[in-house]
Amino acid sequence: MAPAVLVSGGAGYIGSHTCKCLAAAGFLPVTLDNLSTGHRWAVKWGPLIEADIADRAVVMETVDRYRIVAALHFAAHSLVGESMRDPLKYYDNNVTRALAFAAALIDTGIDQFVFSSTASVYGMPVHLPMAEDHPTRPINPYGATKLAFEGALRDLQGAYGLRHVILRYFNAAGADGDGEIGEAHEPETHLIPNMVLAGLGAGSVLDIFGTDYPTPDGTAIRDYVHVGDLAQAHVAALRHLLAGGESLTLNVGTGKGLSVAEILAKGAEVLGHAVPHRLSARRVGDPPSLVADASAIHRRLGWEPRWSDVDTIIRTAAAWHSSQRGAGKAG
Ligand SMILES: NC(=O)c1ccc[n+]([C@@H]2O[C@H](COP(=O)([O-])OP(=O)(O)OC[C@H]3O[C@@H](n4cnc5c(N)ncnc54)[C@H](O)[C@@H]3O)[C@@H](O)[C@H]2O)c1
Ligand SMILES: O=c1ccn([C@@H]2O[C@H](COP(=O)(O)OP(=O)(O)O[C@H]3O[C@H](CO)[C@H](O)[C@H](O)[C@H]3O)[C@@H](O)[C@H]2O)c(=O)[nH]1
Repeated sequence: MAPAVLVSGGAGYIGSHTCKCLAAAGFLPVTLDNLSTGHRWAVKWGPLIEADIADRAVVMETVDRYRIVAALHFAAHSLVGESMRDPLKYYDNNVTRALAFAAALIDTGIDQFVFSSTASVYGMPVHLPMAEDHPTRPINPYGATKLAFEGALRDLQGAYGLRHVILRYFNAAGADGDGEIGEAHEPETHLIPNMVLAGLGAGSVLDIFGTDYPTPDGTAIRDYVHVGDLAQAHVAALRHLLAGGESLTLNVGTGKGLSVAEILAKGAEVLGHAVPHRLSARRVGDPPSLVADASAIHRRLGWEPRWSDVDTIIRTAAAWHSSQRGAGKAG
């Protein structure tokens, strides 16, 4: 029987791609999701338990029913701008509820846990690229809540032996290469899907948030990693824990930064025509540049990005959004 793993947030963008990858690797992904931003249609590779992560009885019963061996925790709120406007929503879900989830798991005897953290824990770059020992001084509540939970995990390991891998993703983008799932946030706030939607005529004109950053072309720089590569990083992290490996904190990125203007130019190339856009003010809470030093994940887990070149990212995102036009899912 395939070993079962509990995937909180498995109906979301990164969680659903990881479920596909987990199933291909011989695991049964059991999704726990309240569908606040996720989708029932995205849960295709295992059962969906529709509940909140803070529902202790459901967590305990699910672990027992499926003989769960480890948990992957994606469920969170994750928009920088929204976190500036409504920090309580972020502390409640990303810290309070996440702790209730971890407490229930610990009580069932689960001692292996993979956590979706973020490059937002670093804050303003002191130097680039950023390795895991870069100072962590988040400049928005989203990053602060993720850093708080990272700290809690280290304490939970010390007291209750909860071994964990903290994956600090840089910018997830792209879609499943087979077109089975993709990014479908409502509203969509991320650059690549917004650019693709604007290019397909299915969204509004793309806003370029900030043209006065201290970067070569004045627009903000990010490290975009394909969601399929991120999914593979989770399988590698899970295998590391199941083999008895120690707790780790690892960046997941490519080490290559691209500016918003560069993404826009690539988008025009891949789509075959210019993308309608307008220059806008900076978005509150956005740092100028985030680029990973991803050497540790290569060293510790043997992980290498395979699909994270910008062409593949934009091409798979565009294929997904084109397929959804009129299908009533994304767009
Ligand atoms: N998208 C990125 O670029 C990015 C970058 C770094 C880190 N992350 C982190 O990765 C994780 C997944 O991000 P995503 O882009 O797939 O987001 P998403 O919104 O698509 O997925 C989150 C999922 O969690 C579920 N959820 C949220 N709160 C819940 C709760 N209390 N109980 C049960 N289910 C709940 C939602 O319904 C959704 O299905 C998040 O933890 C996010 O902070 C994302
Ligand atoms: O329509 C848009 C959307 C975004 N941007 C710009 O593009 C860059 C990337 O923005 P995204 O919204 O795509 O991603 P963020 O960098 O804000 O955040 C993402 O990556 C972070 C880690 O780097 C976090 O973890 C977070 O969860 C995740 O949403 C930013 O400079 C943003 O200002 C635009 O110019 N126009």
